[in-house]
Amino acid sequence: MQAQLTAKDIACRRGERLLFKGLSLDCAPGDALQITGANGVGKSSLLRILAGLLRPFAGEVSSTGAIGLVDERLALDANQPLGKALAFWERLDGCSDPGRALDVLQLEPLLDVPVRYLSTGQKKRAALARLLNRNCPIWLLDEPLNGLDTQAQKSVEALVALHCGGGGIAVVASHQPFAVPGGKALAIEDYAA
Ligand SMILES: Nc1ncnc2c1ncn2[C@@H]1O[C@H](COP(=O)(O)OP(=O)(O)OP(=O)(O)O)[C@@H](O)[C@H]1O
Repeated sequence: MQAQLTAKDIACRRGERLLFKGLSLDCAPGDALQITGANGVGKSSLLRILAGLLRPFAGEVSSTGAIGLVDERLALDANQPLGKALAFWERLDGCSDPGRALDVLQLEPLLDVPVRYLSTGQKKRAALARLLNRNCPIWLLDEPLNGLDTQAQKSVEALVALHCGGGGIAVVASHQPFAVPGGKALAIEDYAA
C-alpha cells in the first residue's frame, strides 16, 4: 500500500475569519512539503485539517496510510519518567525497535527524567520519538525545529529525509527554513481569503 495525501480546494475558517481558500496539494511517496507563512496565517490549522482533526470549511482531504501529527501538544504522560511514558505507547503501537528512536534522538540519558521536567527541545525530541515508534507513513510536523539546538535541528531534517527516502510523506509547517533534499514549499499567503 503506497502512502498518499491529497487535499482539494480546501478553505479554512476559524471563528468568524476565513483564513485561506482554494488550497490544493497532492503528496506521493517520497514527497516532503514545507508549509510556510507568518504567524496566524493558518499553518497549524491546515495540518489539523490534513490530520482529520479539524473540518475544512470547504474542500476535501483524502489519504492512504496512517497519519502521525506532532504539534505542541505532547502526547506523553507528564507525570511519568520519559522511559515509562514512551514504553506505554510502544506497547500500544506495537513498536518493534524502540531503541532506534532513543538512539537517533539521543534520549537515552533522559529516560529517568519525569516528562514534565523536560526542556522544550527535549519534549520535542520525545514527541518525535513517539512518532518514529509508530512507524506511520504520513508525518505532519508542526514547527518541528522549535526549541531544538542546531545539532538536533539537523538530526530532525535528516530523519525527515530518511523517512521520505524510504517512501514516506512529510508535511512540515515551519517559518524557518527546513532543509530536505527535493523538498517543495507551499506558501499559505498565496491562498489568503
Ligand atoms: N479554535 C479557534 N477559534 C478561533 N480562532 C482560532 C482557533 N484556533 C486558531 N484560531 C485562529 O486562527 C488563526 C490561525 O491559527 P494557526 O494556529 O493555524 O496559525 P499558524 O499559521 O500555525 O500560526 P503560528 O505560526 O503562530 O503557529 C489565528 O489567527 C488563530 O488565532
